[in-house]
Amino acid sequence: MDRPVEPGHFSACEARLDKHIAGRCSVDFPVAVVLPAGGSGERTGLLTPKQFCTFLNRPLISYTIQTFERVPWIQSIVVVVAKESLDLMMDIIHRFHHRNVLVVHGGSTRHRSIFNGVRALSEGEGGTDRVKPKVVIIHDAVRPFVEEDFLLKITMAAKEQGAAGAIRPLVSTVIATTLEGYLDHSLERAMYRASEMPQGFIYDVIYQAYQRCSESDFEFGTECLHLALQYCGTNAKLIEGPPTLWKVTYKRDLAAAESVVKETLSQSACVVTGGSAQATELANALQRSMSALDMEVDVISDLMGDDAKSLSKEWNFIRVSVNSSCFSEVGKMLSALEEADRALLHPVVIIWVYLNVSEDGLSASEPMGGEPAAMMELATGAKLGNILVYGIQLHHSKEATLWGRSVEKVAQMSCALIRDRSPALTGQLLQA
Ligand SMILES: Nc1ccn([C@@H]2O[C@H](COP(=O)(O)OP(=O)(O)OP(=O)(O)O)[C@@H](O)[C@H]2O)c(=O)n1
Ligand SMILES: O=C(CO)[C@H](O)[C@H](O)COP(=O)(O)O
Repeated sequence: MDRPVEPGHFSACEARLDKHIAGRCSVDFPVAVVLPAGGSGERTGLLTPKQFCTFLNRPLISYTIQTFERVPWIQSIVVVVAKESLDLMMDIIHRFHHRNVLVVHGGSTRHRSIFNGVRALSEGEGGTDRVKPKVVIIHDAVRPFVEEDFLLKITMAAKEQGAAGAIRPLVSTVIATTLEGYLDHSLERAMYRASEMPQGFIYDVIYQAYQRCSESDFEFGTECLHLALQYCGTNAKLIEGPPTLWKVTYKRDLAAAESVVKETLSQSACVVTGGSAQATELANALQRSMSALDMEVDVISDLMGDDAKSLSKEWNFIRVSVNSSCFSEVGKMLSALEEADRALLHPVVIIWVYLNVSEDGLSASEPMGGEPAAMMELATGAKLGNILVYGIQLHHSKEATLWGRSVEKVAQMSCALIRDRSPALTGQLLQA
C-alpha cells in the first residue's frame, strides 16, 4: 500500500492563510469555541471521565480551556458537560481562574452535546449578552494541544468556505471485513485522511445543519463536517494539522498528554547565584552543560529589579549557595512565586544546589548537620503550593577532571529533576 501523501502542495487559499499568519492579521469578526466534554470516556476503562482526569495536579479539561483562553481573538468558550458534572466543572473553573467560560448541559451523544453548545451561543444562555459569533470552532475537550496559528488557519478558512477541518494522514490501512470476519477489501490509504479537530464553521451553517439533521445523525453520527455538507451544501476546506491534535481516547493517552506538558515546561531554567564568585563559576559551567542537554539556561545574581521579571516567565529555578544554606533565600523565592501565582497552572521546580568548598580549596567532607531535615520541611510546605523543591549537594575540587565530572552530574540531575517533576523526590538532598 502507498504511504499517505505528506503535505507540501499549498493551494491559493492556504497561501493566503499563511500570509494572514505571517502578518499577524487580527480577526475582525466574533469567534467562539464549543468544547464538548459530556462523554463518559468508556474506552479509558477508568471511573472518571477522561476530561476530568488529572495530571500534574490539574484536570485535562483545564489544559484545553487554557489553550483557548490564550487566544486573544476568541471571545467566548462554551464547555458542554453532563448534568452530573456541572458542579465539578464550576469548581475547576473557579480553582484555576478560568474566565469567560459558559458551561451548558450536554446530551446523550456527542452531536447532541455539540448542538447544545452551539445553541447556547445564540440564545443568550447563562444570562449573558453574548454576541452571536460569525465563526464557531468546535474542538473536543480531550484534545488539549492546539496552536493559535492552526486555529487561525481553521477560522479563516471557515469564514471563507463556510466550514473547515483538521486532517491527519492515516497510520493504519482501513479494511472492510465480511460478516464471517474475513478481508472483504482494503482502501487505498493514500486517498484517505483521518478527520480530527478543530473544525470551524460559519455559525449559521452549523446551526442550520443541526436543525435539519435526522435523529439517526444525532444518535450515530461522528462527523460535523459531513452534516454541513449534507444539510447545507457547504463543502469543508481540509487542512493538514500537526500530530499533537490527537484525541485522548485510551488510558495511555493521558500519560502521553502528561509527557507533552512536562516537555513544554522543561525548556528553560534560571540559575540564581546570589552574587558570589564561586556560585557564578558553577552557574556558568551548569549553563554550558545544560545547554548541551537541550535546556536554555539564564544566569542571574538575584531576583531583584529587572531580574524579578524571571519570576513571571515559565522558568524553572536553580539557586546556588556556597558553604551556607540559603533557606531564607529559597523561602523568599517561594513567596515571590506564590505572590505571582506562578504555580497555579503548572508545578514550578526549584533546585537548591549546595556547593561545599573547604578553606584550603580541598574537598570538605563533613556532613551537613540539620540541613536535610530543614530542607524536607521547606519542601513539604512548598509542595502544598504546587512548588517542587529539590536539593543537590556537591564538593568543590581543584582537580579539573573531578570538578568537571561533578558539574556534569549536577547538570544531568537538574535536567532530570526538572523533566520528571516527581513529587516523591521533593525535599531530598541528592549527592553529585
Ligand atoms: N454525549 C457526549 C459524548 C461525547 N462528548 C465529548 O466528545 C468528545 C469526543 O468524544 P469521545 O472521545 O468519544 O469521548 P467519550 O464519548 O467520552 O469516550 P468513549 O467513546 O470512550 O466513551 C469528548 O470530549 C467527549 O467528552 C460529549 O460532549 N457528549
Ligand atoms: O474527530 C472526530 C470528528 O471528525 C471524531 O469523530 C470525534 O472526535 C468523535 O470521536 P469518537 O467518534 O471517537 O467518539
